[in-house]
Amino acid sequence: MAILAVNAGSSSLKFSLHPLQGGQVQPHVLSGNIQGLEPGGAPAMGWTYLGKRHQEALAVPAGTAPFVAALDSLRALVQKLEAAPDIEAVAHRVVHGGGVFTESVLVTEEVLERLACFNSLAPLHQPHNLEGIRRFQAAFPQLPQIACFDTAFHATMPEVDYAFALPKALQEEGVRRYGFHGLSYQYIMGMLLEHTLRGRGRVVMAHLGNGASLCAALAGSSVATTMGFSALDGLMMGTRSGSLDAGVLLYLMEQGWTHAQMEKLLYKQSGLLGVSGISADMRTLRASDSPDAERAILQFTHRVIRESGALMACLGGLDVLAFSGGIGENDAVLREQVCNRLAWTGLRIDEERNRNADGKAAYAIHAPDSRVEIWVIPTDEGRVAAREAAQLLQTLKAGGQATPSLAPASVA
Ligand SMILES: Nc1ncnc2c1ncn2[C@@H]1O[C@H](COP(=O)(O)OP(=O)(O)O)[C@@H](O)[C@H]1O
Ligand SMILES: CC(=O)OP(=O)(O)O
Ligand SMILES: [Mg+2]
Repeated sequence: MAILAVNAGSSSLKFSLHPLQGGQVQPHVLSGNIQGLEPGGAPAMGWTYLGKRHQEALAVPAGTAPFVAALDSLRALVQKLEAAPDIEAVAHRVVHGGGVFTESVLVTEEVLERLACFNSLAPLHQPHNLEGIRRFQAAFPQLPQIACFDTAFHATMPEVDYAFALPKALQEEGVRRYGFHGLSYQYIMGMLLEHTLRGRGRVVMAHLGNGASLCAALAGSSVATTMGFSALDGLMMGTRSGSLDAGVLLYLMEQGWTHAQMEKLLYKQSGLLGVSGISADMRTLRASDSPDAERAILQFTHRVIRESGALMACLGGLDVLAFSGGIGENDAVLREQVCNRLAWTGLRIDEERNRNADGKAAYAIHAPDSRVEIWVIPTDEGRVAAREAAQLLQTLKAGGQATPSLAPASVA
């Protein structure tokens, strides 16, 4: 038996198949990615099954959205794999669980309806996440579909960190910080706890991918994070602005910008892409000799340094700094620049180890005399989702409840 983990994002669909042995989730036997699903993109599907790599262009029939074609191709792929273990459940990464879902749940129609209330809070993610669940429900009606939330890891944040300085009524309506990338942080935290005793101390984790955020953890639990009510807050990202003075939005509204224009600006036209005017992709910017590319990278790096300082202040110091996500795992220059600027904390990077980190396994990159440990941890959101699903299946088999009773809907 196995769990299929699906991460249906805005421009890509990631998937992995994890066999179960004695109820325990094993490393994936199939993993892949369908990229280029954004408007104007060139959809292509790549996957590795039992160690063999496959790549093919994705046929998108006329009148079909690329994302829908991608889900159909994935469904066809898992149905035709030779000697694949039977799928027992599908685990879906769902970005927003609001204040309602603080643990993974078995999806029901009621759950889906409630999750759709958060579509406008994460427009790049949530509608795709839910579409993924609906497609898999239709394709495999006999399989449990399990939703695993990016927000859940941050349910331990204290109110002083999750509350905005707004009137109380708004907070009661659900306007508060939730935080995201929780499946990734759960995985990184698990790896740190396995690899170093310091993992139980004051930890800052940096998930730097297309979306980017930082999380401060104490004794393994989230106490602060840079993302907020939506996945727009905090660090600068590939196409998202990150933190922005709310006065800018008031100004734009006064200038007649519509909601749709502002949403497009903040989610799709800002960040590395907006500042450089060249690309949202860090590799492209690194390869460019344009001063605008350099400016965008400088700004991205600066924001990581600035926000790390804020989280360290919340923690009262630092024992471990961990880098993850496509940029955190692969960009040695960024890691070196961030660490050198944080040297005042007593943190010392080992330049050779930093260059040698290949993003394939957890790897320490601090110098022997560093007062803070520095790790590169390749994240695995799919593995965490699969583990969550396996645990929920066991609860179900033991006659437990897998879906919370839902109070009437409010905003969150
Ligand atoms: N070798 C590399 N050097 C610098 N950046 C990299 C490298 N490999 C990947 N990246 C960057 O990682 C980002 C994508 O991160 P990833 O975690 O895969 O994204 P997603 O949020 O879609 O999961 C892109 O900006 C990409 O350029
Ligand atoms: C929440 C979020 O930003 O996710 P991603 O990094 O997958 O875009
Ligand atoms: Mg990601």
